[in-house]
This record gives sequence, structure tokens and C-alpha cells, in this order.
Amino acid sequence: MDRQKKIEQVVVSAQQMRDIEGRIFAAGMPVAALMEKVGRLIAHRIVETLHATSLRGCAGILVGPGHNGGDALVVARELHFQGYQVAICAPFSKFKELTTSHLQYAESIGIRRYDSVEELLAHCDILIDGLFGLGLERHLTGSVATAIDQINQSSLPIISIDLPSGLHTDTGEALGTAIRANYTWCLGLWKLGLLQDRALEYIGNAELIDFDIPLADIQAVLGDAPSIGRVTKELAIATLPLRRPPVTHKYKQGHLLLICGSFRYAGGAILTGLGARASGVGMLSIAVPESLKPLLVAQLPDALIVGCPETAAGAISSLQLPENTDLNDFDAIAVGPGLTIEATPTVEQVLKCDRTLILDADGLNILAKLGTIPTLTQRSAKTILTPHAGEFKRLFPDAGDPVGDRIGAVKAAASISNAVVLLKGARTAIAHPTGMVWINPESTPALARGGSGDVLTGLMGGLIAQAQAAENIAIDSTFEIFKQSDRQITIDAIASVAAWWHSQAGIKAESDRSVMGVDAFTLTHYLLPVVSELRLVGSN
Ligand SMILES: NC(=O)C1=CN([C@@H]2O[C@H](COP(=O)(O)OP(=O)(O)OC[C@H]3O[C@@H](n4cnc5c(N)ncnc54)[C@H](O)[C@@H]3O)[C@@H](O)[C@H]2O)[C@@H](O)CC1
Ligand SMILES: Nc1ncnc2c1ncn2[C@@H]1O[C@H](COP(=O)(O)OP(=O)(O)O)[C@@H](O)[C@H]1O
Ligand SMILES: [K+]
Repeated sequence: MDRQKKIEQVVVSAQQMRDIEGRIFAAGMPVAALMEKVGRLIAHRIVETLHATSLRGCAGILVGPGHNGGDALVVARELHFQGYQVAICAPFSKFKELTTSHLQYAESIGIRRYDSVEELLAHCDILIDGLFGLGLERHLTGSVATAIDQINQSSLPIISIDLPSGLHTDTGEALGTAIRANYTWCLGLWKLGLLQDRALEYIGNAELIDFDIPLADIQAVLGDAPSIGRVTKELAIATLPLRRPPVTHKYKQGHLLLICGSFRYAGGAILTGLGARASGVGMLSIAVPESLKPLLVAQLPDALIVGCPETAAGAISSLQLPENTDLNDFDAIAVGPGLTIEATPTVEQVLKCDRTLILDADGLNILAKLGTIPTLTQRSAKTILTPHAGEFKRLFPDAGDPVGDRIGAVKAAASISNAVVLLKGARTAIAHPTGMVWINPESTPALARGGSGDVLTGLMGGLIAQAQAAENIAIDSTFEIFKQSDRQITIDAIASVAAWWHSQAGIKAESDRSVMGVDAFTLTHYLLPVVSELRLVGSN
């Protein structure tokens, strides 16, 4: 994997970024030279963006007291010398030394400086936000907070340098208030806060500006196995399509059991089945209430549909597998979509078995009701839990806020349960009990529709069953970015690839059919085209 692809997988906290920069400075790179380099790269990207878009006119540069402001002043100077109209506003009384020098020089070459943000807004057409980056330490109040609110009320396009000013670098929280950017150009390495759901409304289009941080410095600070990774296309290409030997048979290609559906939620069983089918799994068995069997057979003629005894309301009352079959015959079992809480005895039974288990939807609600999270830690087989924020709160009331610092919360949940926990959302986060967290960095709100989670459960179940059958799952070590082995993959990485694939199918469906056109059934038809395109990329 080349350098650019590697660094796109890395995610850092503010402290880790400072430590990495500290090593670069200690090795001899002057701080001023790095600021110059970074500022020039940003200026170059601005010029490209101006050419590629209809953004025109005077660039208003917002200058803060620290080095984020220094970067912005290098940008102002470069744009000025390239003939662009530029003005600055630096509404602070004290600046760091380098920033002070750049400010002086900018004024000396005749760049117009406005005292107030109102004046800047009145004279400019596009804004470059260099108020604060990763050095923001406390809540914004007073005149700075008022200025940011005024900026947000203007309809001018905004490019934020490193982070939208006001966002906490790690938690993505707006500290009092924050710039709502159209573009955020993150410097050097992805900052954790930009991958938190609550930051998304501030970020706009995010991209990374690489400034040649040596991989050795990243590795020295993060260690061989970084604890947070972005799920990029490269991880998907290393995994998909799953390899299949020329001589094989269906049971060698994974046998997945889905336990899902009820009279009330029949569609959930179909969607889970269609998700699993797209995974290419060798054998698919689907246990549903007896009365749903004809419906499932009609929709999934390739699957083995197991009709189970049902309650008066049409939920599975007990699991009745075909003769000579028991739960140990399956490589993986996914349980939950559409079951209703009446299927509690079945979930209890499955929890006791020694197979890789994926619990979703009512599987999770039943788990929460039973209070059995502590017993999960005693399972010898792997467990994967796939809650959305509501299910997460019920399951893990003490793990932290799944709509606040989601990364912290999902990490705590994985540690409490000894399970891989996949916290769904705009930026789905997947944590392994050993502490590794993966974040799916690209998705679409078009997926926020009933049933799309069911598709994910089936898809993931099918991938895991295949990897399990091929004995291709690494034993509980974390996936290493710097020493990537493509022979074995960890269970959390497979879950991450499933989340990535699901989102990419959503993005593809949205681009063909608009944000309104991505119902869960349609989504299932977009899954395989994503892999076909990967194959083409992979063979280039
Ligand atoms: N050192 C370098 O050469 C590099 C600097 N970089 C840039 O430098 C930034 C980090 O620079 P800094 O560490 O100077 O931090 P910032 O520029 O983010 O801001 C820190 C300054 O703001 C003040 N401040 C913090 N919270 C405040 C508040 N609530 N109200 C008012 N003032 C507040 C601090 O006292 C400090 O002076 C990065 O985000 C990035 O833009 C990067 O480009 C990488 C290289
Ligand atoms: N705003 C969003 N942006 C991107 N993806 C989203 C968004 N909201 C939900 N999703 C995705 O849609 C799916 C919804 O799953 P879930 O909440 O279980 O719904 P259901 O139970 O109806 O299937 C998850 O994969 C989730 O990550
Ligand atoms: K900024």
C-alpha cells in the first residue's frame, strides 16, 4: 500500500498530533518552515478549488491567535502574490510570535486588514477560517463567539483550515459555537473529532491535505497497531471479493443461520436474507415463524427456510432446526431483525451456543431485557452486537453517550461486553474488545430508513460465516495498518468492511436515484455492483 493510502487510514487525537509534530520539530524541521509548507499547500488547493467551482471574488481570511492563524496568513500572502483579491480580519489582541510576524508582513505588503468581522463580511465573497485549529482549549464566549455566529449567518462559502473553528479536536463537540464550513481541509492526519456524528453539520466536504509527515513518526507515536482507523477502500479491496478456491463446495463456503422475522415484521426477514445472499455465502438457512415460510421461499428460493413453532401473535416461540442439525453446524448465526420481544427463549438458547453470533435489533432488545451483557464475557465464541444509538443506550447505560463522544462510548461498550460492538450512525464506529476502533468515514443519510440495518446484518453475517469457514479470521489481534497482512483478517475488520460496503451501496443508489430513492429493498440490488467496481480498481 502506498503512503497516501496508509495515512488515509490513520486517525489521531490532538495530543497524538502534537506528539507527532513534536518529533518532526525535534528532528530539525523548523516550525516556521512547516507552517510555510502547509500554508502553501492550502493556498494551492484554494486556487484549484476556485478554478473548479464558481467561487470567485475577494477571499476574506479569518486569523486566530495561534498557528492556525499563522497558516491562514501564509495563505493570504500567497493568494495576494498570485493576484487574488484578499483581505484579513484578526480580531484578537495577542498572537503567537510566528503569527505576529506573518500578520505584520501581510499588512506591510498592502493586504487590507479589517478591524471587525462585520466589515470583512461586507467586503468578501468567500471566507478562509484560520481562527482555531487543534489548540482550542476552552469554550468560546464573548466577542469571538459573536463573530462566529455572524459568520455563520452570512451566506458566504467557508473553507476551514484543519478543523472548523470551535470544534473540539477529539470529541467533535462545538465548544460554545463553531464555524459551519462548506469545506474542511484537515492537515496532515485525520483528527478524531471530524469522524464524530455531531461534528458533521459543521464540516461540509472534508479532505486531507498531506504534508509529508514521515510514517516513522506516526508509527513511533501510535505504535504498530493504531487504536483508531478509518475504513477506507483499501481495507475493502484487501477483503472483497472474498477469495474462493477452485475446488470447494457449498458447506466450505460458510453456512449462515439467520433467525429473524415475525408476523408483525415479515419484511425484516426478507431484507436480512437478501443482504446475506449478496455476501456470496455458501449456504443460507433462515429460521422464521412457520406461517412466514411460503413468503420467504418465494423471495429467497436459494435459501433453506426453516419454519419454527410460533406464538399466538406470530413470533418464533422455539427454534426447531431440521432433523440431524444443531446450532454447532453453522459457521455463524445472526439473530434479531423483526423477531419481537416474544422470541426471548430462542435468543436465550442461541446465546448459550458456542458459535460466532451476531445480535441485532430485537436480539439486542432481548439482551437488554435479560440483563445478560455480563454473560457475554463468558462466551468462548465471538459475539458481534450491532446497535443504533437507542439500542446502545438500553444495552450499555454506563458506557457513555452514543450521540456524544461515540468513539469513546463504543470502545467502552466493547470492553464491557467482550464483544465487537458496531454502533450504527452517520459515521458507524466498530470497536474490538482489545481497544481498536474503526470508523466508516463515508455514508449517506439516504440510508436512514426502516430496514436498511436488516440488510447490514445479513450482509455481515454472510461475510463472517465465509471467513469463519475458511479459517481466515485472525485470533483476536488488532488489524495492523503498518504491517498489513492480507491472508488473515480480524472479525472487527470484517464487520467494518460490511459497514463500508453497505454505505457504498447507499451512496451508489443515491447517485442513481436521489436521496429519496434508497429504500432497503432497492439497497440490496446495489450491493454487488459495489464489489464489481472494486474488482476493476483492484486489477488496475
Ligand atoms: N506548528 C506548525 O507549524 C504547524 C501548525 N499547524 C497549524 O497549527 C494549528 C495549531 O496551532 P496552535 O497550537 O497555535 O493552536 P490554534 O491556532 O488552534 O489556537 C491556539 C491559540 O488560541 C488560543 N485559544 C485557545 N482557546 C481559546 C479560546 N476559547 N478563546 C480564545 N483564544 C483561545 C490559545 O491561547 C492559543 O494562542 C493547527 O490546527 C494547524 O492549523 C499545522 O499546520 C501543522 C504544522
Ligand atoms: N444519517 C445517516 N447517514 C448515514 N447512514 C445512516 C444514517 N442514519 C442511519 N444510517 C445507517 O442506516 C442503517 C440503519 O439501521 P437501523 O437503525 O438498524 O435501522 P432498521 O432497524 O430500520 O434496519 C445503519 O447502517 C446506519 O448506520
Ligand atoms: K480553523
